[in-house]
Amino acid sequence: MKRALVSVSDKHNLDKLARRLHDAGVQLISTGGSAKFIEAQSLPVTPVDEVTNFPEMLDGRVKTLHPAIHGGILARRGMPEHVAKLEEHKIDTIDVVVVNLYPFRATVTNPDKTPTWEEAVENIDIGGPAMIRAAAKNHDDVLVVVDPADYDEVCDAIESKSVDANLRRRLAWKAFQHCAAYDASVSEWLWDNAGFAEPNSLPPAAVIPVSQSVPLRYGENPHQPAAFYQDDSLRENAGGGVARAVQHHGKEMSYNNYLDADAAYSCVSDIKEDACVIVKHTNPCGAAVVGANRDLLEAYRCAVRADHISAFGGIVAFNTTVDADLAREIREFRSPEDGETRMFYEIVIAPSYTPEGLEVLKGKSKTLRILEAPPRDAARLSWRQVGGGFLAQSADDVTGDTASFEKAAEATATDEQMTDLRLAWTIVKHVKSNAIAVAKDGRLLGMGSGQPNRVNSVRIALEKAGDEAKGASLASDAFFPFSWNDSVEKACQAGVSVIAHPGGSMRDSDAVECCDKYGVALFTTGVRHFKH
Ligand SMILES: NC(=O)c1ncn([C@@H]2O[C@H](COP(=O)(O)O)[C@@H](O)[C@H]2O)c1NC=O
Repeated sequence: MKRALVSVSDKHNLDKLARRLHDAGVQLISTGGSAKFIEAQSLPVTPVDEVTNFPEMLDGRVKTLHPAIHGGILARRGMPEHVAKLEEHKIDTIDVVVVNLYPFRATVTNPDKTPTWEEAVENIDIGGPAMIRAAAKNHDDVLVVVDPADYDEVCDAIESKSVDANLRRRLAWKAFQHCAAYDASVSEWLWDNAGFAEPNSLPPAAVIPVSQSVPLRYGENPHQPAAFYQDDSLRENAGGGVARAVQHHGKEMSYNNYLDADAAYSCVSDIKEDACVIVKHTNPCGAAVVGANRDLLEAYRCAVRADHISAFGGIVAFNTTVDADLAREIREFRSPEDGETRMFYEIVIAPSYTPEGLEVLKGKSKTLRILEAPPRDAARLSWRQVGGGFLAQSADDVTGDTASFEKAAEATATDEQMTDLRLAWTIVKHVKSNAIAVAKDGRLLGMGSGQPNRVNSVRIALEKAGDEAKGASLASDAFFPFSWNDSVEKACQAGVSVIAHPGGSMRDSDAVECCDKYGVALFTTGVRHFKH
């Protein structure tokens, strides 16, 4: 290892790297800012323009784009013709390339300053990727280092003269990954900002950079290897949710924990009032909001009581701060089943905890995962994998508070019943289809999820609601294909006072007539909430 070219925007740990390379007898060549930094460590460094015999120009757009650099990187040392060509043009080989790129992503996602178009464009690195790609291609002869986290390992290998093919190829892989993620950000930014694409239109092609942030013990089942990958696209930068959660306590997160925590947090984030939602296997089985006669402690209790059997082992989510009183309640609350067994949960997730609240909650059990997550941003593109491809759609951003409810039958609903209907509508959006949610007094009474026929979902939801269904509001994620002696009539017979569905069935009029017969208020939203 004779010569190293160092050109880095992120100067983190550059002092240590430069010193170790120098001490190992490696000559340092460097671009403007990096050279200055190395010089300031009192280390010898050759400016790149002395190698190229050409000044850096065009405001840094051309610094290293020169045959003296790229020839030195790309020449194959084992090929006599390549070696002869270098000699003919008096070019020296470059054996180590240490480059990281202009901070394009940080520039365009800076929350404090939106860059001008020119500022963003000037942060698109050209010379850096060219060198990274050249060095990565010629990895048999050149070490390419793009991540300061690799400096120590690379220096160790150089010092002990143990640079092997494995290290070279691993670094080359990382280098191309680095460039690919970088280009993905640039193209995403152009699509969103260049003005040629319709707002919210779907791009005809996409590259989504992801990085493994958590290795998981296994996937849905123990025989499936798995990992959690964080979405590094620009749109996700401020997206919040479980990927950005801090885990304060408890056992490591599992694959299913991520799915369930995301489901619970998405649902509770959609509720306007302070609320608690409990999820089991991605479906909300309990929910309640804070109201005139109910504080957050009571909302939590109501959410458990909605279906305490399902809540046991579930995920408890809040859209507001968990304080010490609430934490104590979560820690001590006994199962309504026997009044003795303390409720057990996999996860508690909330946007914040008071310091005391966090300490109290930690005392619940060693295993309880306590997550603090920034609120979930619903206005995203969602992707889903199917065999051979991905389905993309804009996220379902309609909730009970934004949907409009058109009166479709004679009976009217009270303000309270309409509030409950809105809550049921928000919750039903998060329940697997066919989905039915029944709510009263600001709490979920029962839900039916994932049944291949709607009437069974209605039956299950009403069964859970029991006698309390009387006067309740019921939401259906999609229209009722049948009403008489079917979903609508069963709801009416159970005493439900208000029903909402999207409408659009051939037999919508049956639903109206049925509700009129029982004096039940019926509303259509024109919006459907299938969740498959
Ligand atoms: N134009 C070039 O020839 C060129 N060569 C290297 N760079 C970049 O310049 C940056 C380092 O600059 P400096 O050493 O001046 O701080 C690195 O991020 C590197 O990727 C270049 N800049 C951008 O394209």
